[in-house]
Amino acid sequence: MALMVGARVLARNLLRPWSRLPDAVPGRTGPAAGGGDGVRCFGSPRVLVETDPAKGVAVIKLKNPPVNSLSLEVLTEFVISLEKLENDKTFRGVIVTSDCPGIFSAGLDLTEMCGKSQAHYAEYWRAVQELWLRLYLSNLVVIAAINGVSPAGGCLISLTCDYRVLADNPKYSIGLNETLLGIVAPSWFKDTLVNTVGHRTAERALQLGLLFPPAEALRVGIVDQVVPEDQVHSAALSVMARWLAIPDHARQLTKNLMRKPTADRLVKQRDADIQYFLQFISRDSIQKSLRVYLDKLRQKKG
Ligand SMILES: CC/C=C\CC/C=C/CC(=O)SCCNC(=O)CCNC(=O)[C@H](O)C(C)(C)COP(=O)(O)OP(=O)(O)OC[C@H]1O[C@@H](n2cnc3c(N)ncnc32)[C@H](O)[C@@H]1OP(=O)(O)O
Repeated sequence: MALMVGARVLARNLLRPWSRLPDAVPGRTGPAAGGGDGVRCFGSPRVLVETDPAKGVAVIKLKNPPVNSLSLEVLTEFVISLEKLENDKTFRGVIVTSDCPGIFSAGLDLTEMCGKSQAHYAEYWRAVQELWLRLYLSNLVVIAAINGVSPAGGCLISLTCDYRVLADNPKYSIGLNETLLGIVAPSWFKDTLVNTVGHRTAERALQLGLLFPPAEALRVGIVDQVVPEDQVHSAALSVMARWLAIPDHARQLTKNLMRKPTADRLVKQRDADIQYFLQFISRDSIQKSLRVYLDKLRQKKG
């Protein structure tokens, strides 16, 4: 059953033709990608894609309220949208951002990892791997416009990008906080962080589950730029222009040179990584930690 969900999402989206606003995403109009008339949109309800063919740039906006958790559907739709952009030679760059105010992404969807079947966990983990691989090795220039808090899986998405712009708001912390939940960031999450901030900073951040506020995030290099909140998108567009000034083939080969060894480590042992995840997540103690954490989040309001 669980295996069919991804396939259903895939089929529904592959059949969806490129289309123009407001038909594709009812209720959304205007030059959201900053390109005026040329802006075209496609995507799915949870992963909006606004494209500016004249500039060769697209914006992927995550829209899975309330917290942009990365459910199986979001992961699947994200991969499909990315693949469409990769396959269309019009596009050379993509900005990844959020449509949920104040939240870039709350990370992996904890409800997908709690109280579900082994088959579901396996399908979910494969989808997490797939998104990471696609983003990490994308031929496009990928820039994160981080306009909200970005823990764990949200941070991972940012780390796969070529450049990170974070909005300057003390609430918008970013980091791999898995240990705070009583779980462990997998080796490829760890590798992505080490490749960004270096071994010592990564070791300390991972063990303590640190979530860095903007100034600290910039200091340790987990983000590349911190800008006033209303300038995140324009700053990302400026950075994009600089990266797009480099010839694609040279930049892509260099990116591949830097990243492929890390990606290959996962590719070579994808099934083993899934088995490890299954064993880990199915432990009673881990399920209990996740339930306690989810309950705490839910009770916060009450
Ligand atoms: C071998 C490897 C094994 C395992 C590796 C597994 C790796 C996991 C990586 C991850 O990404 S785990 C997820 C880590 N995420 C977090 O720790 C973030 C948790 N969320 C928050 O801290 C807060 O929700 C927020 C700061 C993002 C937003 O705060 P606020 O605006 O106050 O919203 P609420 O806290 O009230 O949340 C609203 C609603 O959303 C639910 N929710 C929050 N986060 C998640 C999540 N990650 N997955 C699923 N659901 C989430 C929360 O429970 C609330 O639900 P209600 O039913 O009460 O509405």
